[in-house]
Amino acid sequence: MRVAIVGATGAVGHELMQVLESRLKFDELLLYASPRSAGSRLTFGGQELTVQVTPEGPIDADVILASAGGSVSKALAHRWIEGGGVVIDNSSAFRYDAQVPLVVPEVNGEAALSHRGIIANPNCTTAIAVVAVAPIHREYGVKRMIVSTYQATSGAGQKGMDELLEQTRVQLEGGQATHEVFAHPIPFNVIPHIDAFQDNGYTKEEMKVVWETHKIIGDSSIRVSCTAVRIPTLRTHSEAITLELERPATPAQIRELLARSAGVEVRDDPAAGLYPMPLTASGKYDVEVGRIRESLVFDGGIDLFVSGDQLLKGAALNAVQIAEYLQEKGALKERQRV
Ligand SMILES: NC(=O)C1=CN([C@@H]2O[C@H](COP(=O)(O)OP(=O)(O)OC[C@H]3O[C@@H](n4cnc5c(N)ncnc54)[C@H](OP(=O)(O)O)[C@@H]3O)[C@@H](O)[C@H]2O)C=CC1
Ligand SMILES: N[C@@H](CC(=O)OP(=O)(O)O)C(=O)O
Repeated sequence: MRVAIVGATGAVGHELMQVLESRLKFDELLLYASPRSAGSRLTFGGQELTVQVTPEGPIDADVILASAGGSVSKALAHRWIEGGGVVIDNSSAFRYDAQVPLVVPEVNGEAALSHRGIIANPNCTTAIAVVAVAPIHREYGVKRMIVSTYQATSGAGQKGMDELLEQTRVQLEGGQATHEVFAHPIPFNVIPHIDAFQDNGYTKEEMKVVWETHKIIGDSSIRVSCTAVRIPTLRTHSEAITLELERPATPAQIRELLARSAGVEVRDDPAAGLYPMPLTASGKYDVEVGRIRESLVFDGGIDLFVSGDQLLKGAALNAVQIAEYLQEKGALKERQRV
């Protein structure tokens, strides 16, 4: 099996290489990025591989993991799969296309089997939330879901992390922090503005949580509201989530349910200082869930806090898990080499 990464030099591309190395069984890896990275060398499995310019035609790979942004995927993904491969796309280009499955394997893996060459990987904030919320929905029925996020700068890619580090240095040396990637200076600040504002006053990032939760869980009757906030950390998104349930649940029942749910690590012993944090969740495959408690607003409802590495579960890991799922189910097509 051949695997290709488009966007190999980016923040998600870097993580894709790490995850591939630790998980998927395959024979050969092709790396692509923009013309400015062509010829650069990246190490994979102890070998140096050369980054090539992203093709505008078929890619000779069974699985094409795309993380070069929505405009690149939109323009080229259909061409890449002319070689018979499947694109697993990290961008938002195809997520709302009814013909394209939007997949978190722990929640709706089987949806991947109905693909027509393109499978969408969800928004990172949504992927992390649904790993914890979907099992609760299956058992107790989620009626309403209120989410407040604490999103790391790497959500805006490598340049987001660079801006945090550089502008923090500027500010600590007595200068005035500036901003290009974020709407305001990010050091020592929090910014309730991720992606563009929509007509309803929510941002696009917030609306993605609504749209994508509905599509992945397969239930658009869940009322979802999100406030998405950028914070000055490097990686891992955290979310405070309040759930109103159809059938009341106790915190103990939720703790027990999540302890046996795939992709979740229950980290919930506040007295011992144990709860989800970017510090402990970064680099982890599982989403940490804790601060599980009875809601003071919704009778029988639940409050919880999650931290999930968005470069992993929100992007690279989830994409590789989809590829693994297709491989396990024998759902990768026999392909002519192009
Ligand atoms: N960061 C995150 O937390 C998440 C990101 N995503 C999505 O993944 C995608 C990539 O994000 P991220 O890795 O953070 O971004 P980065 O900016 O860190 O990396 C972008 C990558 O795309 C490549 N690229 C840019 N323009 C082109 C082009 N015209 N042709 C070919 N390759 C190109 C870059 O190559 P070069 O180095 O040569 O410029 C680089 O490899 C985006 O769609 C993003 O929305 C999804 C979930 C989470
Ligand atoms: N928007 C997210 C990261 C991201 O790239 O999301 P999406 O794949 O939905 O564009 C963030 O900034 O934290």
